[in-house]
Amino acid sequence: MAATFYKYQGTGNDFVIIDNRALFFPKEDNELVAFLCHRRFGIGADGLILLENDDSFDFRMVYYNSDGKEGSMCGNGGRCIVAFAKFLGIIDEKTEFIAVDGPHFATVTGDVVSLRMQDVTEIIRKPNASYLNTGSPHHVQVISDLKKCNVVKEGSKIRYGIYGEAGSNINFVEQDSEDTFNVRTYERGVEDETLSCGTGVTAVALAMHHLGKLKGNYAHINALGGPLKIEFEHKNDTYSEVQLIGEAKQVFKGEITW
Ligand SMILES: N[C@@H](CCC[C@H](N)C(=O)O)C(=O)O
Repeated sequence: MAATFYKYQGTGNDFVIIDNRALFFPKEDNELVAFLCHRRFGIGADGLILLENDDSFDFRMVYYNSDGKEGSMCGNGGRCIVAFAKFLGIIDEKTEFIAVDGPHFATVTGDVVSLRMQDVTEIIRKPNASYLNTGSPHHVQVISDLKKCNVVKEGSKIRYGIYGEAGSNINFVEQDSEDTFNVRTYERGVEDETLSCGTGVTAVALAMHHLGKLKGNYAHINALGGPLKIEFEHKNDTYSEVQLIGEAKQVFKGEITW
């Protein structure tokens, strides 16, 4: 079988994206997905995304982590598939699509995609950390020397030690200024540090607001792969109108056989 694929990246979180509107892709084949994402034997990516038709929305996003298993919501992947839908001519500047965690509204301006994330109604305080779900589960831990942090070692210890097999994504954060935070993330399903995690930086912004470290209703986040901005509203213990904003770019197109 041969398929055309596209490679996209959003602040260095990279994805193989396939137009599966003709439903040709063998979706249950987790080994194939892991092979396509493999950085030595395959194309190489943090995840694989299928774009499919949907009766009620502009399109459907189906997301797999690089381990080959279907994942929970991917914020950077969501921004990338919106850019891909625009490239295919399915959408113009605005879209509403459906993903595993429900509908998402998004806008595209040049290379910048602004993606509306799910409302967050619960943030759990843990010793030295917060836990919340922004479409994917996230542990947010404030630390003082982010550069020196061994994210893979410490992240996997928390991911398996506290959250067990179901796991969580683990974010380490250091405040840079009043509204700016530096973030590094250990991603579940990749089981490694990635250059950026969209649902993760969203979780960081909301957790920092919840802890009183962020006073306003927006945050600039420096991920290893580049800058992102999070905007939100906060009323009656609910975070709503949450926007994840940043660049999403097509890197190349190719054909792969298996
Ligand atoms: N890179 C993603 C997060 C993807 C989901 C995650 N790895 C999981 O299934 O737990 C993002 O940008 O949000």
